[in-house]
Amino acid sequence: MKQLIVATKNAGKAKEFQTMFASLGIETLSLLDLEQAPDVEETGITFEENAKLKAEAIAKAYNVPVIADDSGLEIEALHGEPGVFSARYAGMDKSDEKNIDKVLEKMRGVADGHRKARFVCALAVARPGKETIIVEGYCNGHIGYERKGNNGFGYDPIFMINDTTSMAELSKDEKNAISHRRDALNQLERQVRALF
Ligand SMILES: O=c1nc[nH]c2c1ncn2[C@H]1C[C@H](O)[C@@H](COP(=O)(O)OP(=O)(O)OP(=O)(O)O)O1
Ligand SMILES: [Mg+2]
Repeated sequence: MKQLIVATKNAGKAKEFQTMFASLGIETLSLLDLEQAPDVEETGITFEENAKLKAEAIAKAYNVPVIADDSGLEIEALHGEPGVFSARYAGMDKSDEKNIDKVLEKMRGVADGHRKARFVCALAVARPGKETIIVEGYCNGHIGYERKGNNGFGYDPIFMINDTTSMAELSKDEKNAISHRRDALNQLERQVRALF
């Protein structure tokens, strides 16, 4: 069985990777499946730096190839916020609910047409003794005025992919077909296959 460790403690991400990699015939394990996986501090100032930090730390700890995802939301009217701080936007306790409340509050009064946003996903593949590969993927949309939909995770309920539909209203397969994570993974497919 082909197996790959995904260096994430986010259950939403882990599930999406599990599904996307299954179609490549690869089984994924996340850090939620591994006992005592180290916490890696995200000290980088870009998504790419943080993805690299996470992938390399876990590849070193287990001495196997590892893929890591650092992702987030960039809002044009907020000059790219929350950006690399997406997970800790409303504080270090990491609450999707509080993060969404903070975005909605900051976007209050911002008019239609000025609410453009994108999801960004940096993926890093670290291999013991080799150079780390890094790519970045995107998904464009805009910020809604209230929550919509119950699927997905993170900022999905306020991320509108068109005028009527939020990311959280898509099925798993629909999201995985258009997401920033898909865009990034598409760029890596050849290198990921070459791992096995
Ligand atoms: O598809 C997505 N749909 C909605 N929200 C999303 C998505 N992708 C990332 N996001 C948000 C969630 C979190 O607020 C931040 C990621 O932060 P990020 O540090 O990469 O992940 P994390 O700390 O949750 O888990 P980990 O570092 O263990 O992979 O961006
Ligand atoms: Mg994180």
